[in-house]
Amino acid sequence: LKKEAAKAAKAAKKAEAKGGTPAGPAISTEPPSGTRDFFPAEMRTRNWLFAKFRETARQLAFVEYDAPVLEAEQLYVRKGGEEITQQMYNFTDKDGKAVSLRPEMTPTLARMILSLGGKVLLPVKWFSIPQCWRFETVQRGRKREHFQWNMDIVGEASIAAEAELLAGVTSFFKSVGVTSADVGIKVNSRKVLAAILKMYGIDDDKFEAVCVIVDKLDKIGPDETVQLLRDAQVSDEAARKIVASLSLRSIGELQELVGEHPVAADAMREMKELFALAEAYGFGDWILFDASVVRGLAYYTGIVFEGFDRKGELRAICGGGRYDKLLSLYGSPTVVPACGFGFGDCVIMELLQEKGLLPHLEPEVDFVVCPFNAEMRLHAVQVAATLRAAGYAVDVLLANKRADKAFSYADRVSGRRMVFVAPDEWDKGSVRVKDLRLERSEEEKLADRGIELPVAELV
Ligand SMILES: CC(=O)Nc1cnc2ccccc2c1
Repeated sequence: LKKEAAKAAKAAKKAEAKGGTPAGPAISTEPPSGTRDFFPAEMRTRNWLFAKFRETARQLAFVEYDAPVLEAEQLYVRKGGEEITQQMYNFTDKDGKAVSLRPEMTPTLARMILSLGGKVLLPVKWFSIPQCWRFETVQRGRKREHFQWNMDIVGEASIAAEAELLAGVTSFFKSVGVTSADVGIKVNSRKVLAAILKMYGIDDDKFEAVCVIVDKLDKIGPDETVQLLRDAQVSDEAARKIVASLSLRSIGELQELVGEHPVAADAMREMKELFALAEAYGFGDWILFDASVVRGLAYYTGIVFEGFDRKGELRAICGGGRYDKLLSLYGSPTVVPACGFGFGDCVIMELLQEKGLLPHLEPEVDFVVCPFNAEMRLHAVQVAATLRAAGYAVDVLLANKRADKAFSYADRVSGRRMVFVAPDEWDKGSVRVKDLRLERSEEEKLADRGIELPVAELV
């Protein structure tokens, strides 16, 4: 009993310290594990980043779509064994429905296109910036949500579509001051893997599992990768050939390894065309062939790519590729070619921070209106309404404050000009305006009487 009492006393003391009542602790003020609050300063930065995403999408004539964060779980059930489908933030809702917070946006896009049936004119170029979720174990300490800019082209089978996507990625980077010296984009084609599997008589239905396995290469090394391929019923010789193909450094070497195979030849031709288009777009110095890039999503069928920081300190910045079979998987009566990329909001922020490319963003308040006293509030709000109707951002002091307190408030909200509404000036139809952006000392600010203006001249 004594022990229990001591424990309860300790908990009550701890709760007291946290401002809770002895009865129990105050609510936790932290967001759920693995998730983020966006306070105003962080929200300004996020809005700045998303505005850059939207500006790039606009320039490439993409249109924005959105959908519920909640989807039927079955939308993500794939046999490829990908991490993303094994970490679903899924649950059974009160109707007994198996649902999940979306771990990615591409399946939702496919569902929406399918819902339009034959009514949608292809190709479509759609983008969205959805919050995506995963139920990550707390031990791994990774985040459970992020916002991921998605750009997809549905209905175009040629490499022109992938070139447009890469144009989008590179023009976004340029728009935030990232150069091709900071970041590169590795490009590969899964058709090479498909050719090797065919060369060794490995059944197509192993393709997705093989892709998910070889995507682990740089984490688990070649031997472990060969072993995993063997476990997936791939012959030892084929497994070694697959792993060897991932370390090729040029399209020429690829030619030697698998060149004569028609599927591989197709892959080579496409990649050469992609590199020629890249030069024509002016982003040739951003992309490089890298046979080890496979990406972890099972549904990619052709070109795959990923943006990386050339210093090699960060995780992949963005990634994408062609997924020509996904709409068929969801029941499309015809094959609908598609390709797209995802661009998370976290790694890019680390990169921009490190490169000193994040802008310093302040709230924008054009006027802070300060009533001289309670009686003047009626006139002060009239002035504020006039200025707001003219499109200005106006903050009216909610409590009557002395001038020096009003100034410190105006500083805090980054006001540009202070408008004092006082009896003497008001009797003459005027107010007193002070510019707060002039570089002056505190006492100069206080001494400065500002200028007297008729209200009509303010707007
Ligand atoms: C770097 C990072 O935070 N990645 C991240 C964070 N949250 C996710 C949530 C769902 C799917 C992928 C995710 C990926």
